[in-house]
Amino acid sequence: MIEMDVNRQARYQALRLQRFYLAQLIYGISYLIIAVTWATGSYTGSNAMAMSHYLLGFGSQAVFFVMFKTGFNLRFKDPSLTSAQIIVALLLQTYLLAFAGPVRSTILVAYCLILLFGVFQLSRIAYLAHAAFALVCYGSLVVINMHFELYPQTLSIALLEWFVLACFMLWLTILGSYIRELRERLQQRHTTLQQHQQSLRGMMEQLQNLASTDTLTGLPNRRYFLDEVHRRMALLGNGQTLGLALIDLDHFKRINDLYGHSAGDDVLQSFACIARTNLRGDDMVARFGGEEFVVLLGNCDLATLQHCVERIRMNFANTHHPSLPESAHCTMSAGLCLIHPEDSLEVRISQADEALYRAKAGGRNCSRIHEDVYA
Ligand SMILES: Nc1nc2c(ncn2[C@@H]2O[C@H](COP(=O)(O)OP(=O)(O)OP(=O)(O)O)[C@@H](O)[C@H]2O)c(=O)[nH]1
Repeated sequence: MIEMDVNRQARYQALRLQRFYLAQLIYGISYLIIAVTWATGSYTGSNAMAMSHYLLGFGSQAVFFVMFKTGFNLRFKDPSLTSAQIIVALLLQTYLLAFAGPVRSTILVAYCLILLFGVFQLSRIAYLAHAAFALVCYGSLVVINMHFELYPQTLSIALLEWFVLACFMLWLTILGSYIRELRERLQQRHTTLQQHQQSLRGMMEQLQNLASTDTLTGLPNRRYFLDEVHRRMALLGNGQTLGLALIDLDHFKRINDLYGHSAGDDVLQSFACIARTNLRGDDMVARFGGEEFVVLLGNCDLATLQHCVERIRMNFANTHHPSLPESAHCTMSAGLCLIHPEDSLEVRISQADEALYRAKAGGRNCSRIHEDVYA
């Protein structure tokens, strides 16, 4: 959870830096404009003033850069520092306009470019406040110019420019609201989609569980068991073997006939429980079908397999089943064999079945080993 938060934070921080670099493009353009206006003699300030634009630009942006790089920006309510970046840019833009000479009206559009950066981050009210601040900046510049007669411009032209700028700002505000609404809607859809995905994942898990589990005993079913054996066979090293035991409850039909189907179900559940508790964590017991079960032991020899199956057999034979009378005893028979990495599983299962048949024929309540070259 904490790691996820750290990752998300790093991603957001990278995005903030990207947006900062994008803003530097506008600064680059303005540096170029200053150089061109200065070189063509349109710049109305002194050389020192022309230099001061660069110093202020680089200085202010260096501060923002260090804040992002050191994570100092995270201490603020809005870590993207959008408002601060826009205000600094608006002030620098106004300062540039003061000396831009005849190209001033063309550079006015930069106010709108600067405000564009707030479209995603600022609320509608904050956005309006920043647009108003831009208009106040430019209005103040016009008033100062008029008062000190620094720039040859009639009041009507100045007011017209201010009005056009205000119209653009208004349009930007409307566009900003629209984009923000779209973004919020998209975010909402994204959240809903994630919730759907999560519940789908949960349902898939449930379905997979249902498809691989026997509902009566809660044990893995035949299909899951076969998949699992194949998977484990593929992982077997040279000379390693898996232990396989095919188990069948003795005279189970009789239990059903004598005590009812539900008593038979209880016995099946009871066997499942006994088998499970007598196996180690990575061993496996599955319901193979009907009253037939199968046990799989990871990397074991015949002695271990036999020992384990005998333990289950004895426990089962000594268990009293509450749904059966005191005198009734249930037993099981088992056929055992080993599985080698290169074996055919079908062949091994039929060999275990053959051994099971011998156990039944030999009087039941016992286990027999399939004897072949391996075993
Ligand atoms: N109660 C219950 N009985 C089941 C279930 N699945 C299979 N059976 C019964 O298990 C019995 C199996 O009988 P048989 O195949 O004749 O074998 P058996 O009576 O155990 O005799 P042996 O295997 O020769 O010892 C049948 O009567 C099936 O109806 C189940 O889920 N619940």
